[in-house]
Amino acid sequence: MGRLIAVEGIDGAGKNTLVTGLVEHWRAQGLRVATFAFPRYGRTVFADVASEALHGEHGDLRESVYAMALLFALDRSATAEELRSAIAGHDVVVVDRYVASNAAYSAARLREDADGAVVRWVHDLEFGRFALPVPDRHLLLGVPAEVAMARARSRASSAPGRARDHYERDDDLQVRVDAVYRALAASGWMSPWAESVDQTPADLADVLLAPTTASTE
Ligand SMILES: Nc1ncnc2c1ncn2[C@@H]1O[C@H](COP(=O)(O)OP(=O)(O)OP(=O)(O)O)[C@@H](O)[C@H]1O
Ligand SMILES: Cc1cn([C@H]2C[C@H](O)[C@@H](COP(=O)(O)O)O2)c(=O)[nH]c1=O
Repeated sequence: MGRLIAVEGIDGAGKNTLVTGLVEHWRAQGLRVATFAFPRYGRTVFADVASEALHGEHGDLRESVYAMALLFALDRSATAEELRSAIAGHDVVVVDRYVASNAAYSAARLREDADGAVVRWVHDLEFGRFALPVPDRHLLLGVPAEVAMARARSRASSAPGRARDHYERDDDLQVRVDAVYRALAASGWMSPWAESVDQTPADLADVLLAPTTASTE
């Protein structure tokens, strides 16, 4: 049974870059590693509709915090069997964004705290009703919000087709999401959280696989 590790952080924080490095590092050590990135664009209709809404389609869909969160949750629910089977067949499964993304963005959009109603709703929906696997560890990429936002802006200007979406263009939202993430990490939401600002994959690889005493809330 492998370990499930969720990498979290605001837009442009460097999650994808770090996950790529971690996977390379662990594979070089001979570990069996699987990786998933949520939303699963091009793989589930829920992810694609959410992306389209964040780029201006589907009327006022994106205005509803709960509707957007439900799409992201359904994207994961549609992937649950694949995820469970990956955990059973690998030493490590790394997810680039997971349920905590829904908790952090939804709470920030509603200006709620990490212990507010929408975080409880996300928890009950995704870990309760949808029975998604609970991560053994979370890693928060805690680079300063201004740094992450500058990276997202620069990526958008250099990569055609990677225009910033509605959330990425909202600097105030990004700062609030960052604050909710830090509160989720401080409370050990669902499992122990590690925080990284500028550690390399090699620095983090052992920390993330160290034994933990998981909590459930
Ligand atoms: N440590 C770093 N130093 C400088 N630039 C970085 C670093 N890590 C990532 N970047 C750059 O910042 C941009 C965002 O990185 P990345 O795509 O990994 O972030 P992300 O957190 O996965 O973003 P998103 O959630 O918005 O998809 C990319 O252009 C990437 O090359
Ligand atoms: C998985 C997930 C994502 N979000 C938000 C976070 C981002 O701003 C967008 C799109 O994700 P990407 O990493 O930039 O491609 O959606 C969310 O609110 N809830 C989620 O579960």
